[in-house]
Amino acid sequence: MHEEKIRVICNPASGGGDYDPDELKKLLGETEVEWILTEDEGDAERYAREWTEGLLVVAGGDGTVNEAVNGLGKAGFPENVTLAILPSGTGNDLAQTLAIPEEPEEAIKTVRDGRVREIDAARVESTHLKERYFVNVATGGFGAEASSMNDEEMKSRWGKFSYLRATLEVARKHEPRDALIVLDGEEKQMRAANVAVGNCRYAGGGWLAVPNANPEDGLLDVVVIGDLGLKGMLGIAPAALNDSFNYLDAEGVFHARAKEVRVETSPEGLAFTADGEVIGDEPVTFTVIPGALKVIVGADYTPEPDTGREP
Ligand SMILES: Nc1ncnc2c1ncn2[C@@H]1O[C@H](COP(=O)(O)OP(=O)(O)OP(=O)(O)O)[C@@H](O)[C@H]1O
Repeated sequence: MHEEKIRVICNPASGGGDYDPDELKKLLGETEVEWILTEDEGDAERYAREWTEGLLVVAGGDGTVNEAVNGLGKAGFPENVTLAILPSGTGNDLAQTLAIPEEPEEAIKTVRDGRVREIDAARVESTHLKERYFVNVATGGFGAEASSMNDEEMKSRWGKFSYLRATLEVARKHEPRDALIVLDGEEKQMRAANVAVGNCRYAGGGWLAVPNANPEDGLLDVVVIGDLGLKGMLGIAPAALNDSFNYLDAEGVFHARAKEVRVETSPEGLAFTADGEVIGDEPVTFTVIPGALKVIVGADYTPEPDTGREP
């Protein structure tokens, strides 16, 4: 078992409150577990940033995990820190790629088993954002608008289906943009209804947005959904609910990999979110940081996607 210090950051608002501190301490078999409950936005980032050594367990949803990743990123991703996730949000998209079960006892077991991998992280930069990180997926376009629209009230009323509902609602009215996508310096001009930049594979509450992403390959995967129209959109819609439906080969869908991805759109910017959190609609650059984050993964984790399609 772990012989290191453990800090648990728990967001009671995202469901982390279901974890009983005493029970968790017992299950982790530790005498020294520091237990912190977040009270507001920014707490998880602050408590992660000051943690320079040992296991950092985050009990929360993707928003809380993203805050913790930003805290670690701003501290330079300390090499003696390992992140563990107890998924207790609505979407838990990152946990899905990392194969961490949602069931609390199973999730705690993965922490106890301690399979550590080094995954890539990504840095986001725009005129207003100087230092921002994500490890899962950034989306711009209808995916991001759907995430922003899907507020806490909708999440509590509709659960996981709130994401699908919001996506269909937004996709109906969304106007594609002219996009300049720059992949390691190479410019591509295209129409874009949605741009996903992924280190991991799931976004928007279980949608396989970036089917072929590999968190350990030192690259970001870019998937652009073009101006498909309603018929084209309906053609790729099964991907929202069915993991084995890989839509990268569909007409009007562009896929590439790069270390650095810049996105500029006109006449208006695409509103982007990273790990579900709003980052704005300015021209934006995403840069991979290979192997930056030590993270505990589940028993079924494989870095390569299993989608029945050649990478
Ligand atoms: N004690 C608290 N009470 C209310 N809100 C909090 C508290 N602590 C943190 N928060 C805020 O809760 C928000 C939601 O957290 P999180 O994203 O983890 O859960 P979720 O939205 O249910 O899950 P997901 O992002 O996976 O759908 C975060 O934006 C965070 O700032």
